[in-house]
Amino acid sequence: MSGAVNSKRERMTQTSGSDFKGVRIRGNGKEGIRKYKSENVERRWVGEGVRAKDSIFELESRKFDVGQGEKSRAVNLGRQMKRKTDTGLGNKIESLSSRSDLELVNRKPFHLKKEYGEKKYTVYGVGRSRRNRERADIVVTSTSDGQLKPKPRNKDKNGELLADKSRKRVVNCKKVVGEDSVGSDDPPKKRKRIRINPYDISNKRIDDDAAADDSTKVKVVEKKSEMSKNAQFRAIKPSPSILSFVEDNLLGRRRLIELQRAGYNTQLPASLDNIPFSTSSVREKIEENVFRSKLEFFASAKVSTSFPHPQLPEIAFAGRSNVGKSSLLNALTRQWGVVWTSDKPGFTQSINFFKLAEKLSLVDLPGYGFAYAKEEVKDAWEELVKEYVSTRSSLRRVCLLIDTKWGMKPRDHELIELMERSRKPYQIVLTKTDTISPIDVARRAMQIQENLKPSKSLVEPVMMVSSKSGAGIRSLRTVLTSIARLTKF
Ligand SMILES: Nc1nc2c(ncn2[C@@H]2O[C@H](COP(=O)(O)OP(=O)(O)OP(=O)(O)O)[C@@H](O)[C@H]2O)c(=O)[nH]1
Ligand SMILES: [Mg+2]
Repeated sequence: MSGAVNSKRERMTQTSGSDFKGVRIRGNGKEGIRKYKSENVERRWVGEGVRAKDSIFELESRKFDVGQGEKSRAVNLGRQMKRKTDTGLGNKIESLSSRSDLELVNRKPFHLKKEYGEKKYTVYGVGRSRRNRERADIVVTSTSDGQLKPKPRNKDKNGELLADKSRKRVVNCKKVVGEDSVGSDDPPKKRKRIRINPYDISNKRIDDDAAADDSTKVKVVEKKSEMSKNAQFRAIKPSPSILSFVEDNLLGRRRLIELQRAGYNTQLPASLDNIPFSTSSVREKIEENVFRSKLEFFASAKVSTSFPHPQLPEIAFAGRSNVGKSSLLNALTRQWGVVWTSDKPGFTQSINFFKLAEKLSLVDLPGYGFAYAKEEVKDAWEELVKEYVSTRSSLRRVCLLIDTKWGMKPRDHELIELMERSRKPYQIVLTKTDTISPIDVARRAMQIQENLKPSKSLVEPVMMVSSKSGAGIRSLRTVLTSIARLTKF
């Protein structure tokens, strides 16, 4: 009907529906008719490079011989998508579906499953589509009355056409045959799909807003706000004091070679927490005594009634789940493994009390926010933390840990409000600084410093650490040691 269509492999000729003697197919796809001179038949073909997934092809009457070569014919059927699909004995193809455009990769990809009762032949194979390989299954179901009973999957029970998923893909393909040459009822719509890069402002079309439905609008708005947040973050100019702190402590993601050049032994855990080229005696002189004491677990509480009697000044480590609270306790004391850690959020599920000699108590709190636990359990942890923070008399400081990469979240602000109300001194500690660039670490610290209004309870400055690399740990240790020294019991 409409002229010839050239593909890489074959020349396909479209013929009118009435003339066509072969299998008639209606569906989406880069389709055409192949002429086979040797057999003097025309075969419908769905071209390569088109995913015919979810497409349903209705077949008009087509007889085929069952008997010898049945299997190979079925294989052939799968391989060529809709070539010789027939066998005989009154069998008719009821439906044929495929999950891919089947450029077969295996030599013997098909198995014919024959269910005698139903006279159903199922052909399985491995096809290769442009995007991925997937199973192709082609079902040839025989009908006894010889009448074609197409059951298009894209119609619902009432015969209403459902949205055709495959259409999009077909439209997306460059070589779409314009018209349905074999008398299709609904010719494939020609729609040009324009891809818009959301991050490229110049790519925005004027009519985008008008065309977009509500849901897309919401998405666009979300993306915009996300973008603007990012842009806002990039625009932050850290103060010189923050920048020099970041540089002096080698905070942020660093290359090993850089650390080695600076004299650190990168073989050691938390290598930046070791003084370059130091001997243990030098280290002992520099380091704060209290954190060299043995870290001992002495109590755990799941309810407020099990809190131990307050004896030592306490420093609590609070923050969202997985922010690195437990790891920080280990890093501060350099006693790896005393406090258990896990990469699974919600690992610490009770308030754990540790003491450093008889000088200081470090308290590992359960996290809040996302965790692998039931909602009611998480709520209970949060209540417990709030109760501890607001009522504990021996609590001298709460280190509020914030993941440097993600910044502060609403739950963090909730806890801050609580600490403000209960007049508990708290200090912000940025964790996992090794995961982002030094400049972003500085920006995050600046952002938090600007956003938090100075108050009586907030202890400045914002600390920055990495339990993994050891960066900033020494500074935090020094800050916290003063609590032990100043506290009188
Ligand atoms: N890259 C990096 N990973 C860290 C750092 N600190 C902790 N982690 C990892 O983060 C994960 C969580 O650490 P935890 O110390 O268990 O975190 P938590 O805040 O105690 O978590 P919950 O007990 O679930 O509330 C672990 O896989 C740690 O190895 C850090 O400074 N840098
Ligand atoms: Mg923990």
